[in-house]
Amino acid sequence: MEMSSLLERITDQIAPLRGSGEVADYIPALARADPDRFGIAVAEVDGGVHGAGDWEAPFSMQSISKVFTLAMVLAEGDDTLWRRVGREPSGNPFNSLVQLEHERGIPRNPFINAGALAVTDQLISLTGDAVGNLLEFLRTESANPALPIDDEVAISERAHADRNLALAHFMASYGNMRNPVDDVIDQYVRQCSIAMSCHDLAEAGLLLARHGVRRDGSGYLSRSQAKRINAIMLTCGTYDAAGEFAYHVGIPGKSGVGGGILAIVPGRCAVAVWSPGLDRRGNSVAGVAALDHFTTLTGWSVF
Ligand SMILES: NC(=O)CC[C@H](N)C(=O)O
Repeated sequence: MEMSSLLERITDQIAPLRGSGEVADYIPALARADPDRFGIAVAEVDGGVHGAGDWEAPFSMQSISKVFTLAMVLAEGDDTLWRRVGREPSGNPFNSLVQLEHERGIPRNPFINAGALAVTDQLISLTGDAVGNLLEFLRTESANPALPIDDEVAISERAHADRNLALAHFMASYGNMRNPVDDVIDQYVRQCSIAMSCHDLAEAGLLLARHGVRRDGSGYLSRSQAKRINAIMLTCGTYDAAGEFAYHVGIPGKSGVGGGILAIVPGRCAVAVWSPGLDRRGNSVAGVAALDHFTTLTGWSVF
């Protein structure tokens, strides 16, 4: 089946799920998203790009940004990150505090909030303007020089950041924070507020489908680094639902509470889906279902 028809078919298949789940409301600016919306885009390593539904509509990338900040730290050749962040699935909600005390301020992995805060902290130390560099990187890789930071979302999240402030201060109390907590939170909420469409995300995600090679053909990550990021996406990218996601979808994926999910078929393509209604683990209901259909219909999987 042609890719475009396949995506249209998936859009029809998930239609009954539009509007299911709950839109994230702990960040007030996200609560206004329309839960009926759905988009899907596929960017293939040979250059083909296809989409269906609202695939050109921008939304808040939220935790999908964690994939790219991790890539940027590793691309700097800085493996010291792994002294302060683990690589195991957490089995806990993305913003949980409890595990952090048991494990003495070392977050389980870079894709839960605590781990991502440590990554952002490290990126600030390495590059100064972490979010500025991230935005430039995403603009280049998505070939969309107009990608914006949605200031309304950033301000809204900053004003309701008590949980993330608590995580960052807690890590600081264990000596696992190098920059002032307020600076790290400022950068973190801005990175989460970058607005991208499924089209933009699939294009940017090609970095991982191409084993670390950038849009212009230059090497960014080694093959092994790209493999490792994909591995962490598979095991930790959908939080305490990562097992279910691997079981049903079978490819690496990273979700965000804006309702987006970026998934990678290494060597083939990057797939981005978006629908704002979330399940109780914070993953898009229609988005997960669409990826399940996608890997079923294509037969593509890492297994
Ligand atoms: N899972 C997410 O997308 C969480 C990101 C959100 N900005 C937060 O820190 O709570």
